[in-house]
Amino acid sequence: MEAEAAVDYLVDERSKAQFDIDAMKIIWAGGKHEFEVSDRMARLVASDPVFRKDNRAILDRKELFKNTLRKAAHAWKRIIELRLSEQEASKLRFFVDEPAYTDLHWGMFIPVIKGQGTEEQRKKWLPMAYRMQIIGCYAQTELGHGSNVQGLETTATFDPELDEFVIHSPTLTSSKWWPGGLGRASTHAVVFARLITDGKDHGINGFIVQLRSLDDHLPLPGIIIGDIGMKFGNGAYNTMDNGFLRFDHVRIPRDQMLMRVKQVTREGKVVQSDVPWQLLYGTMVYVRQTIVADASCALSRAVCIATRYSAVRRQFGSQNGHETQVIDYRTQQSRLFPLLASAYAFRFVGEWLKWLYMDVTQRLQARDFSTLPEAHACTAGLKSLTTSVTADAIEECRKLCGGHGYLCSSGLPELFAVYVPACTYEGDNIVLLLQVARFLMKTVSQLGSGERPVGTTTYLLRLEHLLQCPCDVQGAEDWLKPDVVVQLFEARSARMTVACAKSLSKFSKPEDGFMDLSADLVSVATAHCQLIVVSKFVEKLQQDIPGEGVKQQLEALCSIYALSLLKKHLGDFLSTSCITSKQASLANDVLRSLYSQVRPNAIALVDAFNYTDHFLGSVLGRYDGNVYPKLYEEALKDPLNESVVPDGYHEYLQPVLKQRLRTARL
Ligand SMILES: CCCCCCCCCCCCCCCCCCCC(=O)SCCNC(=O)CCNC(=O)[C@H](O)C(C)(C)COP(=O)(O)OP(=O)(O)OC[C@H]1O[C@@H](n2cnc3c(N)ncnc32)[C@H](O)[C@@H]1OP(=O)(O)O
Ligand SMILES: Cc1cc2nc3c(=O)[nH]c(=O)nc-3n(C[C@H](O)[C@H](O)[C@H](O)COP(=O)(O)OP(=O)(O)OC[C@H]3O[C@@H](n4cnc5c(N)ncnc54)[C@H](O)[C@@H]3O)c2cc1C
Repeated sequence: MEAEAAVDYLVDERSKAQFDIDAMKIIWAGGKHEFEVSDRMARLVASDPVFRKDNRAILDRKELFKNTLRKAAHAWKRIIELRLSEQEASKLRFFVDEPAYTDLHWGMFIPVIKGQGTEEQRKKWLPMAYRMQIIGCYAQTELGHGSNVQGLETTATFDPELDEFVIHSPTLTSSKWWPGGLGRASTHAVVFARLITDGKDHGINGFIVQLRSLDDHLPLPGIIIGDIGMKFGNGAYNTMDNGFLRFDHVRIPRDQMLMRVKQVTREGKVVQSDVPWQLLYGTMVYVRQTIVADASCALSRAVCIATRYSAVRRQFGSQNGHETQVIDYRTQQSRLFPLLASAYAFRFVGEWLKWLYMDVTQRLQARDFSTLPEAHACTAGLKSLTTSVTADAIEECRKLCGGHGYLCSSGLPELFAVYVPACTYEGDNIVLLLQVARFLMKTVSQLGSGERPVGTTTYLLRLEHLLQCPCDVQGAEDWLKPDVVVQLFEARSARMTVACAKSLSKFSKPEDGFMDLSADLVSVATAHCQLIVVSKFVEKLQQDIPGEGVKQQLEALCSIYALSLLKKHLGDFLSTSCITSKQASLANDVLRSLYSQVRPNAIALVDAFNYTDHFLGSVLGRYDGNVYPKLYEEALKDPLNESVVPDGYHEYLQPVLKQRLRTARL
């Protein structure tokens, strides 16, 4: 009975949608072709028993890791058998939904050789890597230094006699520590080390180093290597073999130094090429961009679970003879719908960032380096903003699902555990925001010198206007005007930037100012990044959006995204006099009415993500809403329920119970 009622809730919900859901699916996927590929790969993975993942939380580490190796090998086999394109293979990996050494091989090892190798090096190493005849990882971080890349201690000392580099770990803290895929799987690594020639330190560079034998996988002489141990959560990121690595005077040929940025000649002379040295950090820029694109996936997944469950779950009150669906509580809406809006916002900003990255890559090939600083600031800032919001949002979605959200079968604990390191890897989020702040301070300080801000900082050209313009909101409906909202976010960011720049100028040493004001600088960078997300959402809506009602839904979500940020950061907007308290109160009224507008469409808006039940991995987020019987089913699968009387009863429970009996008789 209850099961049928639960199914009915979602059927009814779906019938209320006021837009063309198929058209929305295509917008979400990024095009018809992308939708078709994604849909096909999702089904392929869901129907293949090797890719089952419901047992991850109960496997021990060794079984878990072996299972990941099995899945990765099976994925590779299917990719070859089905002759999948790069796009299809990458979607397949996405739906397999299990961090593995292959992520680092394809996501960092290959890109670092592509980006920092010479033509000759690319020709030598990439074909082997593409065929997976070698498996590589990205070994940068050490026990003692992660954020401070210039502080790395591993040395690569040139030996001109033998035309080789000697790779060495001089201290405990110079051990490589964290690289994914290093612990067990990789045969090779790109190792970042200090380049030393003729006793002189030339800073950091990448070197291709073989770690394990290609015959028996044993570590090569001088290589001490292993896994760094269990990480947060069961299952989760423990499918990945993050590793440690020490070198004891390991020799590699000179041509295994990646030489696009710096070269070492046969005589040991260091030659700096004419590309900016920051290209050494280029692989991180690439991966940060992919992490932004991925944030909307993790966020939408959590939101899909919480939204469907909120429509199924009833608690208190009365609606047509039933208790109230928890999604109808205003508090639930005010927590859930901004997250739904953020998922769409991050999707569009991720698309735009992909374009920006492609643009900067093409320019670099044509030796135009002018947009590199902006690309660095955008990838760093948006990586930070989107991962922090997503990690917090997954936890909020867990709470939105009440007690059942805490069960592993809700899918949310594992999603949180697997996602949360994204706030740290590929650059700690605070460290990255400080990079954005540095870029903004530099941009503002150069305004007077004729240097024109580009791309996302163009608004700073209108600084004079933004510093004093009043907010154009007279009535509530004005809050729905995109140009009013964008200008408001520009004004807030410009005013905070200038205030910080003024405070900085009071310090005789800029580094002291940066230290003292770092918390404010982080707020400035956040305001700037939020402006980027709002404006990219608005720009998306200026494009042709086909499908009945689709544009209206997206407009509502865009307004929810912007106005919920305004509400959250009201202190910023009021203290910079960007808005009045009356305008703030009108914004709050508008938000409430936008929630009412989204409410009947909520289920369809999450259906548009087109996630299979296999991918969601959540009893609470099931497409059919059949939550309660399935919760029982999952509970009964737990190994604790395998026997009626638990293991340990005779040793530990029975004696206690008996003893209590005797005590009671006394
Ligand atoms: C089966 C088959 C399947 C096939 C499909 C598979 C698909 C796979 C896809 C998977 C995707 C990948 C998933 C990966 C998972 C993630 C794993 C995580 C990996 C890592 O964590 S790797 C290690 C990352 N480490 C960091 O991020 C370190 C952070 N620190 C830094 O970046 C720097 O040290 C920092 C903080 C920038 C400071 O550096 P420093 O040199 O001290 O620089 P300054 O602050 O002094 O700045 C100098 C100058 O340079 C500019 N700058 C800094 N960084 C960059 C940059 N990246 N690009 C361009 N410019 C940069 C900076 O702005 C300054 O400029 P000025 O003009 O002001 O001088
Ligand atoms: C799951 C996972 C996978 C990883 N995979 C890889 C990999 O494949 N390859 C690889 O090379 N590395 C990898 N890493 C390492 C990762 O890149 C680093 O951990 C990350 O860059 C953060 O550096 P850290 O650990 O040195 O943090 P720290 O810099 O020590 O951070 C500690 C604290 O100090 C603060 N802090 C640091 N510097 C500043 C500053 N200047 N101003 C203000 N606050 C500051 C930070 O905000 C943070 O709160 C991985 C890490 C994880 C967790």
